Amino acid sequence: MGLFGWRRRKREDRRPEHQDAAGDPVGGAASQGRPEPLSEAGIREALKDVRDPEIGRDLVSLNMVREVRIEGSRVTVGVALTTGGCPMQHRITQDIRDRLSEIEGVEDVEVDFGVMTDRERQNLFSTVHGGPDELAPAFRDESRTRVIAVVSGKGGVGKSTVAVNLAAALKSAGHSVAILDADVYGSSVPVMLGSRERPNVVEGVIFPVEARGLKFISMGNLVEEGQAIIWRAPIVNKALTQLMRDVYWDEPDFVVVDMPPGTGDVALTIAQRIPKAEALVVTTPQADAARVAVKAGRMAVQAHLKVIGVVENMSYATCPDCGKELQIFGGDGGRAVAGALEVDVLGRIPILPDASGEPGNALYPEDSGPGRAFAEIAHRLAGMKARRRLRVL
Ligand SMILES: Nc1ncnc2c1ncn2[C@@H]1O[C@H](COP(=O)(O)OP(=O)(O)OP(=O)(O)O)[C@@H](O)[C@H]1O
Repeated sequence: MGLFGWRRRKREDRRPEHQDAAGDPVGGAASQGRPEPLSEAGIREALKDVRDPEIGRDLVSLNMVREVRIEGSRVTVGVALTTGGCPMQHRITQDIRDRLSEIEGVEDVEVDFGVMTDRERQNLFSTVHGGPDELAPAFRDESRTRVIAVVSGKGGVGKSTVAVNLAAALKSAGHSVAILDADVYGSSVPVMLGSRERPNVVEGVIFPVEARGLKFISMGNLVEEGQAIIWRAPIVNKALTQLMRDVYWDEPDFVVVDMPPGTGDVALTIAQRIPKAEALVVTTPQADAARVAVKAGRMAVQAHLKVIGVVENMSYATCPDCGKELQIFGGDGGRAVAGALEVDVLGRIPILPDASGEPGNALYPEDSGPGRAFAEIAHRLAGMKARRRLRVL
């Protein structure tokens, strides 16, 4: 019996029906301009285009493709999953079907699932994730991933709104992105993206949840809904350290971190653990918000993070009749903060309530005022040189 319960057929039996014993097409199909016969090597090559949705790498290099069987125009692929109840089975099946049906001669695709042994699973995760005491690969200095910590002084200025919309804009611009919601006490990313799904945890590795095309992890996905988090600082730091170490992000182009407001412990923990992180400061136009945003920016500098710019949120509303900017909140907070921190204002986001118009979706449409502003910020940010620096001890 094969790994997945089917009888392993002899090599000759696995030949496509239209091949002879030498493997040549029966009747000289190739010489008559007919399609090349299907081959196991060809199918495996095509399967290199199919990725495990959680790990983000192809099924072949992860050693998940265990059998390829060809019977005429019918192809059966045996896939070893990391866990029996893997929630990604449906998507993997669909992706395999979509890819293989592009091959001439394939009419029917079957996917048989099996499960890796404990040893295979451990090997897989130590290969993709590194040792247990390390930071997740994306956060290490040598990784190409840029970590953008979105900070604000005051709560309620739209820091989380900026974090998720910036991530979405970076994704639309073709970058791979993930979000770490480090706002432990007031996590709002799951609400903004409309998913409190529990993450899949395998061998101690936590796989981010995906919603609206964005991968993210948040305390909101790890604790019961409505449960208030009343943790003392050491516990919070422990939880955060776990999120920085045990979540499997792969190595996306960007990880956007939604930081808690203010200048507290969490920000210091992130700064110490991920010295390559770059801080993006969010403020509103009002003077009091700007004053504390400067404090948050200075704290980031003190913690040796590089401040890359300022986003002024809720800058203005657009008059529906004349299209002019209405300075509802007055002030010039963005420019004041940027001046104090000696960086640029990377963008000004207009006021537009009801981001998408649907509950559980705080992403602004790309053709809205905020959507365009976020696209511009993403463009400017992606054009900046990635930070490479040594850890300050
Ligand atoms: N540009 C905008 N136009 C209109 N409403 C906005 C805008 N930006 C944010 N909001 C709204 O303001 C409120 C606060 O936003 P958000 O939760 O992003 O702020 P925050 O700074 O992350 O808050 P907290 O400190 O609670 O984490 C939300 O209801 C959000 O929908």
